[in-house]
Amino acid sequence: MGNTVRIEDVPGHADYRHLGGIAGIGVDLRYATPDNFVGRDLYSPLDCAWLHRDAAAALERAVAWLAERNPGYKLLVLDALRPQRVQEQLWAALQGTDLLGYLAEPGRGSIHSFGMALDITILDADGRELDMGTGFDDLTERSHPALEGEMLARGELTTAHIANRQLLRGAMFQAGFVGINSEWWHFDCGDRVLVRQSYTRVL
Ligand SMILES: C[C@@H](N)C(=O)N[C@H](C)C(=O)O
Ligand SMILES: [Zn+2]
Repeated sequence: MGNTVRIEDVPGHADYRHLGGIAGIGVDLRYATPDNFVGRDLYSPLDCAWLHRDAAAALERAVAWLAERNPGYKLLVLDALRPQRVQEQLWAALQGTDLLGYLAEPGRGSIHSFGMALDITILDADGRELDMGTGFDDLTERSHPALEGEMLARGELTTAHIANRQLLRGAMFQAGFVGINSEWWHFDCGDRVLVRQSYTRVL
């Protein structure tokens, strides 16, 4: 599996930064609550509010970009460092469904498990999530960035939904993140092949 570190050993490790030390973001880790597709808190008692320092620096660039364009708007982190053991639980929860395509197969590894991916959205000046056309982890075609044109034509998304997603992508892409075709909320920091080859997986 390459280099590994246990999540219990992440605090105090020089390669990781706590989300609490990143100014200008909101944090609502949905897998640390029952508000996720498994329906229970998968993180407690672990503190999973961490990122690899490279992803943390990129997130700070996204924060600065958004603050300049839309003062009052704020990035809300929905998931960050997801230990391998939790990725395995998510994978198990979707067995027997046709939804496994929405998850990284645990053997290959989720980029979240390297602290190098974020699930993220935007809050408006009143602290409300911008309407992206679906919620987080809506595992349907309406969440697919690659199908936005088609969804718009079918009346499944509006131009306002797409504009909100484009704002999120604008902030994240210029900071060095890369999106995926099926989830508007998910961004990998840099090249995912390189991450799997050269970063440490958090167990
Ligand atoms: C399940 C979803 N929130 C997610 O993060 N999916 C990506 C592809 C992953 O499992 O790494
Ligand atoms: Zn994700």
